[in-house]
Amino acid sequence: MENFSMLNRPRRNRKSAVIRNMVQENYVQASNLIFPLFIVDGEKKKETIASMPGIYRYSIDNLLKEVESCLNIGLKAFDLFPNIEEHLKDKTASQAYINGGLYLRAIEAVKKNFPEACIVTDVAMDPYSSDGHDGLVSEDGEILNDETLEILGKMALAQAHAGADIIAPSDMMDGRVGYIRNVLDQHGFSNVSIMSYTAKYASAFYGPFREALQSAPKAGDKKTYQMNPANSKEALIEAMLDTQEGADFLMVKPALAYLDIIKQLNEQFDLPIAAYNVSGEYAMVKASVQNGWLDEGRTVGEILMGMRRAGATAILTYHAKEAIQNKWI
Ligand SMILES: NCC(=O)CCC(=O)O
Ligand SMILES: [Mg+2]
Repeated sequence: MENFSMLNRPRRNRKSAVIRNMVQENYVQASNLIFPLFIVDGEKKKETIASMPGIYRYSIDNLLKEVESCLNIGLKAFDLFPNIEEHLKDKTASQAYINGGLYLRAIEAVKKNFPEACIVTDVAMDPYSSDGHDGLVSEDGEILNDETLEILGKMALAQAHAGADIIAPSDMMDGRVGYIRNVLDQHGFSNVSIMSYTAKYASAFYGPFREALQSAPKAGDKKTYQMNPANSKEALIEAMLDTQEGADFLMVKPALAYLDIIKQLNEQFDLPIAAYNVSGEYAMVKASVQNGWLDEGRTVGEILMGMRRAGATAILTYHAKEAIQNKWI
């Protein structure tokens, strides 16, 4: 071995913590994270969700306490989702935009008490729809695109009035980003941002979320509007359209099985990319941790880092609060 010389020894850059830190390329910071929060009507409620240990449905009074405790640890962006009582659901999702609706009251309460909080709001019909679909369902079961846009526009406008900072259409109807942008601009909300669910796949990983909101489709599936997990070219078309229609962020959802999509969109488009680390991804980690099979902190840190490395700027994740609290990032 005496005359053996190896020019390249990558291990030299791993030999001490100082050097490892010096060459570290990516970081996950609290400022990258958006924390989804579930809301339920009533008072003093903090309901557990069986498939999402550590995540709750809050009544507005408790929601405010939760937001405050997040703000105190530097978690400042929230995505709100409502659990609507079954008897209030209808074909046109009217609870989404009528005066005094649960969701609008929640947005107003958070913004009034914590103007510094950044509120992302969800635009899609499913939590309020008696059909459990993101769009309007025709008599023969078709999800109607253009008729839905009008409802989405009303939802977005009501949310902007209530104080939303970022409107996030999650419905996958064609043309909705441009439609919503136009409605917002016409009503003086040109500063309200749009985070488009650009590439939202028809995924099994949304199961626990549908339990949280009790919003599963009553009939059929979402394959005529959400994307086929086998495809990546469609994601590029969606991203091009959303960019042209005025989106401020392009989101990929789910995240873990779609890191290649995050990477492609980040390389080919100049808008910031958001990744949605969805409920099923959260549930997988929690179940393993409960069985003692995975180290939660290291696992969560590595998952979030993978999304950052792939190119996500913002990460919507149910792990957000615990990750900051426990210094997993
Ligand atoms: N529009 C938001 C979602 O569908 C979230 C899905 C999840 O967390 O599984
Ligand atoms: Mg689209």
